[in-house]
Amino acid sequence: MFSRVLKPVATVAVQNGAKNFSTSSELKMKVMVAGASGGIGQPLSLLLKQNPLISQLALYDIAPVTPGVAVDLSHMDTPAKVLGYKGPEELACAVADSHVIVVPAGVPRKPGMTRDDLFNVNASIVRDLAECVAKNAPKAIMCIITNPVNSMVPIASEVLKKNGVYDPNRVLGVTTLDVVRACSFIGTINGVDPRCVTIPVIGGHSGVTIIPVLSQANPAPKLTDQSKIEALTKRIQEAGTEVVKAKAGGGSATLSMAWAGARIANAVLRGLKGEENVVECAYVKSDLTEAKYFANPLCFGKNGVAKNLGYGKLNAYEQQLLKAAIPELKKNIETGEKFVSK
Ligand SMILES: NC(=O)c1ccc[n+]([C@@H]2O[C@H](COP(=O)([O-])OP(=O)(O)OC[C@H]3O[C@@H](n4cnc5c(N)ncnc54)[C@H](O)[C@@H]3O)[C@@H](O)[C@H]2O)c1
Ligand SMILES: O=C(O)C[C@H](O)C(=O)O
Repeated sequence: MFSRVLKPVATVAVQNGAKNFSTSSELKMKVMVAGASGGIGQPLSLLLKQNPLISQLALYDIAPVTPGVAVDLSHMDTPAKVLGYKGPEELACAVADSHVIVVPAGVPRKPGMTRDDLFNVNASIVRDLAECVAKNAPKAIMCIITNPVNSMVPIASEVLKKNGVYDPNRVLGVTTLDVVRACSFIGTINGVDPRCVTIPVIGGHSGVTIIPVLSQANPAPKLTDQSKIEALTKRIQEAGTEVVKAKAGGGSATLSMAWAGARIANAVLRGLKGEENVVECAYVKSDLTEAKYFANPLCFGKNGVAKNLGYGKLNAYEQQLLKAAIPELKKNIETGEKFVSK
């Protein structure tokens, strides 16, 4: 059910309404990475440069090394054309005509910090990027990696709303790493290739808001008792902190996040291209629960999210997890919305 990175390219042409989109039989897609010189940005760009669906890769960052990162990647013998853009004066050109904008711009955690501790620095970064997207690529699909994701998606959404260009099907919070981790851990437990594992991870992207729906995992994890299910759930919820601790002050997950970012970008691109039944989890505007934004499986299409697939049946333990997640999600969402309205 879940899509994988670098699945064969569909050849259906699409016209999705943004200016300067190709009308030829082969849609040429531009992907922009905001924060391209960072710990996530560089390996993510390396993976995207290998994606045959991408004809142009725009690398944007405030870091001086950015033009160099672009030159370096441009020497790879794959078709995507790579261009580097450095600093706010070049942001509009980087953004213009993008089909997909992936955002890992912002500061990561250090040991002892929560994702919410990043809010003060990262909120204005995401707000300013969304402002530029609203003006220069209003039809682009934004995939927001920057933490805290639960609050950053409402910020970008409110900015797009203020500019009169908000489409809830085009703003995603990237929760793919939670799915990737769940598949990896279940693969190890069951002694199977993790690429064969599917599982929805729903809710949001921090602590108790991360809800791996283990009862819907395929194959089911080979765990004998409830305490082991609960321990696996905790491990998935706290996997980001596991990496932050292991890196001991050197940042948070970057390589696995780049892998996960390339996977969600590929799903979005395949949908834009006209491929059907492309499913991934992401955090989007939602009316499934009391929280205004919620992550669960989505089907991607020519205009971003084509269908919200809901979260199916939860067992009693998972319902308890959902109950604990909702107040935290609501609080995170309100924090994001207030930041834009003040
Ligand atoms: N959603 C997830 O699952 C997930 C996973 C891992 C990390 N993250 C988050 O991703 C973010 C980036 O993490 P990282 O490890 O790559 O950090 P990093 O510090 O290595 O890289 C961040 C990059 O953003 C750039 N940047 C800062 N301000 C910018 C701006 N205004 N415009 C453009 N670029 C800007 C920096 O110059 C830097 O190159 C963090 O907020 C982190 O918490 C999210
Ligand atoms: O844990 C973090 O701060 C980074 C990211 O959200 C993760 O889950 O790895």
